[in-house]
Amino acid sequence: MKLPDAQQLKAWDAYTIQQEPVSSTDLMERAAMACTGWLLTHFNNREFMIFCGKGNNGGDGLAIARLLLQHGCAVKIFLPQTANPVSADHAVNLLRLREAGGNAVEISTREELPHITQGIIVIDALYGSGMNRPLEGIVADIVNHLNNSEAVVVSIDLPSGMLVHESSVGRLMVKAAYTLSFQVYKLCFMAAANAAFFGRLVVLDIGLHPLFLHQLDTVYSMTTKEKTVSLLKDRDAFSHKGTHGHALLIAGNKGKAGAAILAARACLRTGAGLLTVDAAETIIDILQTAVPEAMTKDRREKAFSNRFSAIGAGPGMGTGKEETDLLTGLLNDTDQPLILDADALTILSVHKQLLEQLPPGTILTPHPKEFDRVFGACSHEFDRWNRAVALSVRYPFVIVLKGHHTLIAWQGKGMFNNTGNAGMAKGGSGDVLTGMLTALLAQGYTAHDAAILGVWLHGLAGDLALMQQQSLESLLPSDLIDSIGAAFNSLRG
Ligand SMILES: NC(=O)C1=CN([C@@H]2O[C@H](COP(=O)(O)OP(=O)(O)OC[C@H]3O[C@@H](n4cnc5c(N)ncnc54)[C@H](OP(=O)(O)O)[C@@H]3O)[C@@H](O)[C@H]2O)[C@@H](O)CC1
Ligand SMILES: Nc1ncnc2c1ncn2[C@@H]1O[C@H](COP(=O)(O)OP(=O)(O)O)[C@@H](O)[C@H]1O
Ligand SMILES: [K+]
Repeated sequence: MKLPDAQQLKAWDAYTIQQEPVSSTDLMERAAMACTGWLLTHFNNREFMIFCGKGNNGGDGLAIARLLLQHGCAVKIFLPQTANPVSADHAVNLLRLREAGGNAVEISTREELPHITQGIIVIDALYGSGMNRPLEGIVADIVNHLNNSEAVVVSIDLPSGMLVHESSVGRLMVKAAYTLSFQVYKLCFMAAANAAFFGRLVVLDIGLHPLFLHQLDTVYSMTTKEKTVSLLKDRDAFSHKGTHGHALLIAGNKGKAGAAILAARACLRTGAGLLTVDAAETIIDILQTAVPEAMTKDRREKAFSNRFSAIGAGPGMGTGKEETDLLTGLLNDTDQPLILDADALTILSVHKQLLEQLPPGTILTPHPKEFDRVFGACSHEFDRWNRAVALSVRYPFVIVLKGHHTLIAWQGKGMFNNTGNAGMAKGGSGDVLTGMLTALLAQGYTAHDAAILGVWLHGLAGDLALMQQQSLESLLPSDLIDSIGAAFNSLRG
């Protein structure tokens, strides 16, 4: 699913109006009906206060106010007096509201701000995707007033003050409990820094023309289940272990045997035919006991063969001289599909010249701190995403920037993942991902396909483990591994 920016959203609106065809007022009515339906389902018999700006977001608010009144709800409507002009559809809906018996109160000073009692549902229809400068004056006063109240705030399309496609860090914006956004996800909803402001996100279908999105070129998109299913390969009934690749994991050191075990088990559960783990001598026995299906190689044996179909390096590997030499040697000698995670990324951050040696299609799986260590400090998430996408043009590798919505950057495009949950915020979840990605590469998936599919399956395994028996608190990375099978089955099912 593509993530359009503010201009593209406006163009989509115009395209729908022209191609469907539908009048802009009717399109606004559709949006308002979708919001009203949601509000009536979730907050029936409650009192509403609606704050409407002068643009089309305010127009939505006025239409919602009329529809709620027609359903017999108690609704108070407020119009902050600002210098910007009234949009045509705002004007139409103000008239319709008045004809329906609604009374909109103009407010221009702080003294006129209404008292917000507990239990009231506040609807924020001040600004949406047309917001183009910091909030000030009476609108800023309203937003502060709402944020200081205990009311449940529902924002229409976007929390007022939030930018669609840029960082809103440091800006004044509405703190919503719910955001009812139209048609598609937007980039701002991928940002952790915005999460406390948009609250629970609901995307409502308002029937914008699908062809526009189909033809649109966007830098950012979101992975869908359909996309992921289309990547999944069948497992040949006549296959044997050699058919599914021989994976090598360079993982585990003293005190970090667990990282190697998690990665190894995840790798095998994701379908690799054979697995060898290169580990520090001190943990070899532990590994052999914990993962009997895997073969091991003592790290002191320097020689590497080219028999591996894919190599994943980093989980609990260590960052000493031995590991640095090993990684440097590997990059000199191999052009096998490669994944670098954790300690391998730390080594990369110290020896940045190695970046130039990564074979095309290498997958890097940094979390934000690791990303900044390798590629320089970023001031906010949008900066980091844009940098990851720019780097994916400069270098032939795939960057898997981990987070709630993990970003997969490849050849100038960024795709956000949409599975996974906060139960996965626990040491070891990333090791599981590395094992899974290594297995997919070993089975012949391209780096980009492996990243999309692996990250989706990893998050889905987390979601399924939650549904089966775990909670956000109790979920363990090992539970992810136990649910990999269910995740594959759910994709195929
Ligand atoms: N497909 C769709 O997208 C659909 C969209 N729909 C709805 O339309 C909304 C977008 O409407 P919109 O373009 O009228 O923009 P909106 O956010 O209401 O306000 C912009 C106005 O405010 C002004 N202004 C801006 N910033 C300001 C500030 N800080 N402080 C003060 N003023 C400020 C700016 O004025 P100017 O820059 O000219 O001074 C402009 O007049 C969208 O979010 C959704 O709710 C649905 O109805 C149907 C389908
Ligand atoms: N709140 C969350 N929502 C979804 N996924 C998450 C969340 N927190 C962590 N994850 C996932 O868990 C993994 C954590 O990776 P990482 O930080 O490298 O952990 P570790 O190095 O301890 O194994 C990533 O794949 C990340 O996307
Ligand atoms: K809004």
